[in-house]
Amino acid sequence: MVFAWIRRLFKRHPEDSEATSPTATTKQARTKRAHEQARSDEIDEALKRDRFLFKDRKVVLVLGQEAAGKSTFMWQAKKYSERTTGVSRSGENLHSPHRSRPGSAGSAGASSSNRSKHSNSSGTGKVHLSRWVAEISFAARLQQRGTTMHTTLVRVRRKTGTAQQRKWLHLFGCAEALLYVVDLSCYDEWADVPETDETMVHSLLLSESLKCLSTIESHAPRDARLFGCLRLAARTVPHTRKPATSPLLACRCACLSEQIIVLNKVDLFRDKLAKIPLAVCFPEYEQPAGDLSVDVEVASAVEYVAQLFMSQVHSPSGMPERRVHALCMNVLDTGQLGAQFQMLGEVLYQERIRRVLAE
Ligand SMILES: Nc1nc2c(ncn2[C@@H]2O[C@H](COP(=O)(O)OP(=O)(O)OP(=O)(O)O)[C@@H](O)[C@H]2O)c(=O)[nH]1
Repeated sequence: MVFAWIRRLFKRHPEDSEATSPTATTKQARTKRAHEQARSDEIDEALKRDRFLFKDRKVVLVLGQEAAGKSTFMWQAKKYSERTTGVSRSGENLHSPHRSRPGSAGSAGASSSNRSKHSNSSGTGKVHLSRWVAEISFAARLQQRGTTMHTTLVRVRRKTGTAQQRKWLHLFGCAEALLYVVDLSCYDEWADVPETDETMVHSLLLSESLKCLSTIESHAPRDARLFGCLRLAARTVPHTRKPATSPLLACRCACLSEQIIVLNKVDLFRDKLAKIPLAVCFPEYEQPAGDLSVDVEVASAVEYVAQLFMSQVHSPSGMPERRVHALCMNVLDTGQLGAQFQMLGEVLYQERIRRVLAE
Protein backbone atom coordinates (compact mmCIF):
# COMPACT_ATOMS: atom_id res chain seq x y z
CA MET A 1 0.00 0.00 0.00
CA VAL A 2 2.73 2.44 1.08
CA PHE A 3 4.84 1.45 -1.95
CA ALA A 4 1.92 2.04 -4.31
CA TRP A 5 1.43 5.51 -2.84
CA ILE A 6 5.15 6.35 -3.22
CA ARG A 7 5.11 5.11 -6.83
CA ARG A 8 2.09 7.30 -7.62
CA LEU A 9 3.76 10.28 -5.95
CA PHE A 10 6.82 9.91 -8.17
CA LYS A 11 4.74 9.37 -11.29
CA ARG A 12 2.86 12.56 -10.77
CA HIS A 13 6.01 14.60 -10.24
CA PRO A 14 5.89 17.12 -13.10
CA GLU A 15 9.72 17.29 -13.67
CA ASP A 16 9.93 13.53 -13.74
CA SER A 17 7.22 13.05 -16.29
CA GLU A 18 8.72 15.82 -18.45
CA ALA A 19 12.22 14.30 -18.30
CA THR A 20 11.04 10.96 -19.62
CA SER A 21 8.51 12.22 -22.14
CA PRO A 22 9.38 12.04 -25.85
CA THR A 23 8.94 15.82 -26.22
CA ALA A 24 11.64 16.41 -23.60
CA THR A 25 14.01 14.05 -25.42
CA THR A 26 13.37 15.82 -28.73
CA LYS A 27 13.92 19.18 -27.03
CA GLN A 28 17.24 17.97 -25.59
CA ALA A 29 18.34 16.64 -28.97
CA ARG A 30 17.38 19.94 -30.62
CA THR A 31 19.34 21.94 -28.05
CA LYS A 32 22.34 19.68 -28.53
CA ARG A 33 22.15 20.05 -32.32
CA ALA A 34 21.85 23.83 -32.02
CA HIS A 35 24.86 23.88 -29.70
CA GLU A 36 26.92 21.79 -32.12
CA GLN A 37 25.87 23.99 -35.03
CA ALA A 38 26.87 27.12 -33.12
CA ARG A 39 30.25 25.57 -32.38
CA SER A 40 30.70 24.55 -35.99
CA ASP A 41 29.83 28.09 -37.15
CA GLU A 42 32.28 29.53 -34.67
CA ILE A 43 34.99 27.23 -36.00
CA ASP A 44 34.15 28.17 -39.60
CA GLU A 45 34.53 31.84 -38.73
CA ALA A 46 37.86 31.17 -37.00
CA LEU A 47 38.99 29.16 -39.99
CA LYS A 48 38.38 32.05 -42.39
CA ARG A 49 40.72 34.16 -40.33
CA ASP A 50 43.27 31.35 -39.93
CA ARG A 51 43.28 30.81 -43.69
CA PHE A 52 44.29 34.42 -44.18
CA LEU A 53 46.93 34.29 -41.43
CA PHE A 54 48.37 31.03 -42.69
CA LYS A 55 49.15 32.45 -46.12
CA ASP A 56 52.87 32.22 -46.95
CA ARG A 57 53.74 31.07 -43.48
CA LYS A 58 56.38 28.52 -42.70
CA VAL A 59 54.89 25.98 -40.34
CA VAL A 60 55.72 22.55 -38.98
CA LEU A 61 52.69 20.42 -38.28
CA VAL A 62 52.85 18.51 -34.98
CA LEU A 63 50.90 15.23 -34.85
CA GLY A 64 50.93 12.10 -32.77
CA GLN A 65 48.95 9.78 -30.59
CA GLU A 66 47.04 10.92 -27.54
CA ALA A 67 49.23 11.98 -24.60
CA ALA A 68 52.42 11.36 -26.59
CA GLY A 69 53.79 14.67 -25.36
CA LYS A 70 52.94 17.06 -28.21
CA SER A 71 51.99 19.98 -25.97
CA THR A 72 54.99 19.42 -23.70
CA PHE A 73 57.27 19.27 -26.75
CA MET A 74 55.87 22.55 -28.06
CA TRP A 75 56.09 24.16 -24.66
CA GLN A 76 59.75 23.21 -24.29
CA ALA A 77 60.44 24.35 -27.85
CA LYS A 78 58.90 27.71 -26.93
CA LYS A 79 61.09 28.01 -23.82
CA TYR A 80 64.18 27.04 -25.82
CA SER A 81 63.35 29.61 -28.50
CA GLU A 82 62.91 32.32 -25.91
CA ARG A 83 66.35 31.50 -24.49
CA THR A 84 67.85 31.43 -27.98
CA THR A 85 66.41 34.71 -29.18
CA GLY A 86 66.16 36.46 -25.82
CA VAL A 87 62.55 37.39 -26.69
CA SER A 88 59.79 36.32 -24.33
CA ARG A 89 56.57 35.72 -26.23
CA SER A 90 54.17 35.96 -23.35
CA GLY A 91 51.07 36.08 -25.56
CA GLU A 92 51.62 32.95 -27.60
CA ASN A 93 48.53 30.79 -27.68
CA LEU A 94 50.04 27.68 -26.16
CA HIS A 95 49.41 27.20 -22.47
CA SER A 96 51.75 25.23 -20.28
CA PRO A 97 50.82 21.53 -20.42
CA HIS A 98 51.85 21.31 -16.77
CA ARG A 99 49.20 23.77 -15.69
CA SER A 100 46.33 21.69 -17.01
CA ARG A 101 47.27 18.61 -15.05
CA PRO A 102 44.90 17.35 -12.38
CA GLY A 103 45.56 18.98 -9.05
CA SER A 104 46.31 22.37 -10.54
CA ALA A 105 42.78 23.35 -11.44
CA GLY A 106 43.22 26.95 -10.29
CA SER A 107 46.10 27.66 -12.59
CA ALA A 108 44.40 25.81 -15.46
CA GLY A 109 41.45 28.16 -15.19
CA ALA A 110 43.74 31.14 -15.17
CA SER A 111 45.60 29.77 -18.13
CA SER A 112 42.47 29.33 -20.22
CA SER A 113 41.33 32.86 -19.54
CA ASN A 114 44.78 34.15 -20.45
CA ARG A 115 44.70 32.11 -23.60
CA SER A 116 41.45 33.58 -24.83
CA LYS A 117 42.74 37.03 -23.96
CA HIS A 118 45.96 36.53 -25.85
CA SER A 119 44.86 34.33 -28.71
CA ASN A 120 44.53 37.26 -31.08
CA SER A 121 47.48 39.35 -30.14
CA SER A 122 50.61 39.08 -28.09
CA GLY A 123 53.12 41.19 -26.26
CA THR A 124 55.27 41.05 -29.41
CA GLY A 125 52.49 42.57 -31.48
CA LYS A 126 52.17 39.44 -33.60
CA VAL A 127 48.71 38.26 -34.65
CA HIS A 128 47.97 34.67 -33.73
CA LEU A 129 45.79 31.93 -35.07
CA SER A 130 42.43 31.14 -33.50
CA ARG A 131 42.08 29.40 -30.18
CA TRP A 132 41.41 26.11 -31.97
CA VAL A 133 45.02 25.91 -33.10
CA ALA A 134 48.02 25.96 -30.79
CA GLU A 135 51.07 27.62 -32.26
CA ILE A 136 54.50 28.66 -31.09
CA SER A 137 57.37 30.43 -32.80
CA PHE A 138 60.35 28.14 -32.90
CA ALA A 139 63.87 29.47 -33.22
CA ALA A 140 67.00 27.34 -33.19
CA ARG A 141 70.46 28.82 -33.11
CA LEU A 142 72.64 26.98 -35.62
CA GLN A 143 76.09 27.46 -34.10
CA GLN A 144 78.12 26.19 -37.03
CA ARG A 145 76.21 28.21 -39.58
CA GLY A 146 76.18 31.31 -37.42
CA THR A 147 72.49 31.82 -38.06
CA THR A 148 69.11 31.25 -36.43
CA MET A 149 66.39 29.14 -38.00
CA HIS A 150 62.82 30.39 -37.49
CA THR A 151 59.57 28.54 -38.03
CA THR A 152 56.18 28.00 -36.34
CA LEU A 153 55.06 24.76 -34.73
CA VAL A 154 51.31 24.20 -34.97
CA ARG A 155 48.82 21.63 -33.79
CA VAL A 156 45.04 21.54 -33.83
CA ARG A 157 43.84 21.37 -30.28
CA ARG A 158 42.15 18.19 -29.13
CA LYS A 159 39.11 20.07 -27.79
CA THR A 160 38.33 21.10 -31.37
CA GLY A 161 36.88 17.62 -31.90
CA THR A 162 37.93 15.06 -34.48
CA ALA A 163 35.29 15.99 -37.05
CA GLN A 164 36.12 19.68 -36.85
CA GLN A 165 39.90 19.12 -37.00
CA ARG A 166 39.56 18.17 -40.66
CA LYS A 167 38.60 21.73 -41.46
CA TRP A 168 42.16 22.92 -40.97
CA LEU A 169 43.57 20.32 -43.29
CA HIS A 170 43.96 22.43 -46.37
CA LEU A 171 46.00 24.89 -44.37
CA PHE A 172 48.53 22.22 -43.56
CA GLY A 173 49.18 21.37 -47.19
CA CYS A 174 51.73 24.19 -47.08
CA ALA A 175 53.58 22.92 -43.99
CA GLU A 176 57.31 22.55 -44.46
CA ALA A 177 57.56 19.41 -42.36
CA LEU A 178 55.57 16.97 -40.31
CA LEU A 179 56.64 16.16 -36.80
CA TYR A 180 55.17 12.95 -35.44
CA VAL A 181 55.45 12.41 -31.68
CA VAL A 182 55.53 8.83 -30.44
CA ASP A 183 55.14 7.73 -26.82
CA LEU A 184 57.87 5.08 -26.53
CA SER A 185 56.72 4.02 -23.09
CA CYS A 186 53.35 2.74 -24.30
CA TYR A 187 54.88 -0.28 -26.03
CA ASP A 188 53.15 -2.68 -23.63
CA GLU A 189 49.78 -0.90 -23.60
CA TRP A 190 46.76 -2.06 -25.53
CA ALA A 191 43.90 -0.30 -27.23
CA ASP A 192 40.48 -1.36 -28.45
CA VAL A 193 40.28 0.21 -31.88
CA PRO A 194 37.33 0.10 -34.26
CA GLU A 195 37.99 -2.30 -37.12
CA THR A 196 34.65 -1.81 -38.84
CA ASP A 197 31.59 0.19 -37.75
CA GLU A 198 30.56 -2.59 -35.38
CA THR A 199 33.65 -4.56 -34.49
CA MET A 200 36.57 -3.63 -32.32
CA VAL A 201 40.02 -5.10 -32.36
CA HIS A 202 42.44 -5.36 -29.46
CA SER A 203 45.76 -3.99 -30.59
CA LEU A 204 49.07 -2.74 -29.18
CA LEU A 205 49.01 1.03 -28.83
CA LEU A 206 52.46 1.44 -30.36
CA SER A 207 51.39 -0.67 -33.36
CA GLU A 208 48.34 1.58 -33.74
CA SER A 209 50.57 4.63 -33.72
CA LEU A 210 52.66 2.91 -36.39
CA LYS A 211 49.56 2.18 -38.47
CA CYS A 212 48.47 5.74 -38.06
CA LEU A 213 51.74 7.00 -39.45
CA SER A 214 51.51 4.56 -42.35
CA THR A 215 47.99 5.90 -43.10
CA ILE A 216 49.52 9.33 -43.39
CA GLU A 217 52.20 7.94 -45.64
CA SER A 218 50.15 5.75 -47.91
CA HIS A 219 47.90 8.38 -49.42
CA ALA A 220 48.42 9.59 -52.93
CA PRO A 221 49.73 13.12 -53.44
CA ARG A 222 46.37 14.35 -54.67
CA ASP A 223 44.91 13.38 -51.30
CA ALA A 224 47.56 15.43 -49.60
CA ARG A 225 45.07 17.87 -48.23
CA LEU A 226 42.85 15.38 -46.56
CA PHE A 227 42.73 14.78 -42.88
CA GLY A 228 41.91 11.42 -41.35
CA CYS A 229 40.95 10.98 -37.75
CA LEU A 230 41.11 7.74 -35.88
CA ARG A 231 39.43 7.54 -32.54
CA LEU A 232 40.69 5.12 -29.99
CA ALA A 233 37.57 3.84 -28.30
CA ALA A 234 39.40 2.72 -25.23
CA ARG A 235 42.94 2.51 -24.10
CA THR A 236 43.70 -0.36 -21.81
CA VAL A 237 46.77 -1.34 -19.93
CA PRO A 238 47.45 -5.07 -19.71
CA HIS A 239 47.03 -6.49 -16.22
CA THR A 240 44.97 -3.54 -14.97
CA ARG A 241 42.66 -3.28 -18.01
CA LYS A 242 41.90 0.26 -17.04
CA PRO A 243 40.08 2.11 -19.82
CA ALA A 244 40.92 5.68 -20.75
CA THR A 245 39.28 7.15 -23.79
CA SER A 246 40.64 9.76 -26.11
CA PRO A 247 41.09 10.56 -29.76
CA LEU A 248 44.14 9.90 -31.83
CA LEU A 249 44.76 12.26 -34.64
CA ALA A 250 46.14 11.27 -38.00
CA CYS A 251 46.83 13.43 -40.99
CA ARG A 252 47.58 12.64 -44.57
CA CYS A 253 50.17 15.06 -45.79
CA ALA A 254 51.80 13.13 -48.58
CA CYS A 255 53.34 16.26 -50.07
CA LEU A 256 55.58 16.90 -47.09
CA SER A 257 59.08 15.87 -47.94
CA GLU A 258 60.54 16.24 -44.45
CA GLN A 259 59.31 13.98 -41.69
CA ILE A 260 60.60 14.08 -38.16
CA ILE A 261 59.74 11.30 -35.78
CA VAL A 262 60.13 12.24 -32.14
CA LEU A 263 60.52 9.14 -29.99
CA ASN A 264 59.46 10.60 -26.69
CA LYS A 265 59.36 9.50 -23.04
CA VAL A 266 62.63 7.62 -23.28
CA ASP A 267 63.00 7.93 -19.49
CA LEU A 268 59.80 5.93 -18.89
CA PHE A 269 60.77 3.53 -21.66
CA ARG A 270 64.09 2.86 -19.94
CA ASP A 271 62.39 2.14 -16.60
CA LYS A 272 59.82 -0.12 -18.18
CA LEU A 273 62.32 -2.14 -20.22
CA ALA A 274 63.88 -3.44 -17.02
CA LYS A 275 60.51 -4.98 -16.08
CA ILE A 276 58.94 -5.84 -19.43
CA PRO A 277 61.36 -6.72 -22.25
CA LEU A 278 60.45 -5.28 -25.64
CA ALA A 279 60.45 -8.79 -27.13
CA VAL A 280 57.40 -9.67 -24.98
CA CYS A 281 55.29 -7.27 -27.02
CA PHE A 282 57.32 -7.30 -30.25
CA PRO A 283 58.52 -10.91 -30.67
CA GLU A 284 60.40 -9.96 -33.88
CA TYR A 285 62.77 -7.85 -31.82
CA GLU A 286 66.06 -9.65 -31.21
CA GLN A 287 67.63 -8.49 -28.01
CA PRO A 288 71.43 -8.24 -28.26
CA ALA A 289 73.05 -11.25 -26.62
CA GLY A 290 75.47 -11.12 -23.72
CA ASP A 291 75.72 -9.25 -20.48
CA LEU A 292 75.07 -5.73 -21.71
CA SER A 293 74.73 -2.46 -19.90
CA VAL A 294 71.28 -0.87 -19.55
CA ASP A 295 72.35 1.95 -21.88
CA VAL A 296 73.17 -0.48 -24.69
CA GLU A 297 69.90 -2.36 -24.19
CA VAL A 298 67.89 0.85 -24.28
CA ALA A 299 69.78 2.13 -27.33
CA SER A 300 69.15 -1.15 -29.15
CA ALA A 301 65.42 -1.13 -28.32
CA VAL A 302 65.06 2.53 -29.33
CA GLU A 303 66.87 1.78 -32.58
CA TYR A 304 64.42 -1.05 -33.30
CA VAL A 305 61.35 1.15 -32.68
CA ALA A 306 62.89 3.98 -34.71
CA GLN A 307 63.39 1.61 -37.64
CA LEU A 308 59.78 0.45 -37.37
CA PHE A 309 58.53 4.02 -37.68
CA MET A 310 61.05 5.10 -40.29
CA SER A 311 60.18 2.13 -42.49
CA GLN A 312 56.63 3.53 -42.78
CA VAL A 313 57.89 6.54 -44.67
CA HIS A 314 58.00 6.04 -48.44
CA SER A 315 58.37 8.53 -51.23
CA PRO A 316 55.26 8.49 -53.43
CA SER A 317 56.06 8.26 -57.12
CA GLY A 318 56.31 11.60 -58.84
CA MET A 319 57.00 13.40 -55.59
CA PRO A 320 60.33 14.66 -54.26
CA GLU A 321 62.25 12.17 -52.19
CA ARG A 322 60.99 12.12 -48.65
CA ARG A 323 63.51 12.33 -45.86
CA VAL A 324 62.87 10.99 -42.40
CA HIS A 325 64.72 11.76 -39.20
CA ALA A 326 64.28 10.27 -35.77
CA LEU A 327 64.95 12.15 -32.55
CA CYS A 328 64.88 10.25 -29.29
CA MET A 329 64.15 12.39 -26.25
CA ASN A 330 62.67 12.99 -22.87
CA VAL A 331 60.94 16.32 -23.32
CA LEU A 332 60.93 16.93 -19.60
CA ASP A 333 64.73 16.84 -19.48
CA THR A 334 65.56 20.44 -20.33
CA GLY A 335 69.29 19.78 -20.02
CA GLN A 336 69.41 17.57 -23.11
CA LEU A 337 66.83 19.33 -25.24
CA GLY A 338 69.10 22.09 -26.56
CA ALA A 339 71.06 19.69 -28.77
CA GLN A 340 67.87 18.04 -30.02
CA PHE A 341 66.24 21.35 -30.92
CA GLN A 342 69.39 22.42 -32.73
CA MET A 343 69.24 19.20 -34.72
CA LEU A 344 65.62 19.95 -35.57
CA GLY A 345 66.60 23.45 -36.67
CA GLU A 346 69.36 22.02 -38.86
CA VAL A 347 66.93 19.59 -40.55
CA LEU A 348 64.51 22.41 -41.32
CA TYR A 349 67.31 24.68 -42.50
CA GLN A 350 68.56 22.07 -44.97
CA GLU A 351 65.02 21.55 -46.24
CA ARG A 352 64.70 25.28 -46.90
CA ILE A 353 67.97 25.29 -48.84
CA ARG A 354 66.74 22.33 -50.91
CA ARG A 355 63.48 24.10 -51.67
CA VAL A 356 65.25 27.27 -52.72
CA LEU A 357 67.57 25.31 -55.01
CA ALA A 358 64.62 23.39 -56.50
CA GLU A 359 62.74 26.58 -57.40
N1 LIG B 1 58.23 11.07 -18.01
C1 LIG B 1 57.91 11.77 -19.09
N2 LIG B 1 56.67 12.31 -19.18
C2 LIG B 1 56.36 13.01 -20.28
C3 LIG B 1 57.28 13.18 -21.35
N3 LIG B 1 56.66 13.91 -22.31
C4 LIG B 1 55.43 14.20 -21.86
N4 LIG B 1 55.23 13.66 -20.64
C5 LIG B 1 54.01 13.74 -19.82
O1 LIG B 1 52.97 13.09 -20.55
C6 LIG B 1 51.72 13.75 -20.29
C7 LIG B 1 51.03 14.07 -21.60
O2 LIG B 1 51.76 15.05 -22.27
P1 LIG B 1 51.07 16.14 -23.23
O3 LIG B 1 52.16 17.05 -23.73
O4 LIG B 1 49.90 16.75 -22.60
O5 LIG B 1 50.59 15.17 -24.41
P2 LIG B 1 49.76 15.56 -25.74
O6 LIG B 1 50.30 14.72 -26.82
O7 LIG B 1 49.78 17.04 -25.95
O8 LIG B 1 48.33 15.06 -25.31
P3 LIG B 1 46.92 15.28 -26.06
O9 LIG B 1 46.70 16.75 -26.15
O10 LIG B 1 46.01 14.58 -25.13
O11 LIG B 1 47.00 14.60 -27.37
C8 LIG B 1 52.05 14.99 -19.45
O12 LIG B 1 51.75 14.70 -18.12
C9 LIG B 1 53.55 15.18 -19.64
O13 LIG B 1 54.16 15.76 -18.52
C10 LIG B 1 58.58 12.58 -21.23
O14 LIG B 1 59.44 12.62 -22.11
N5 LIG B 1 58.82 11.88 -20.08
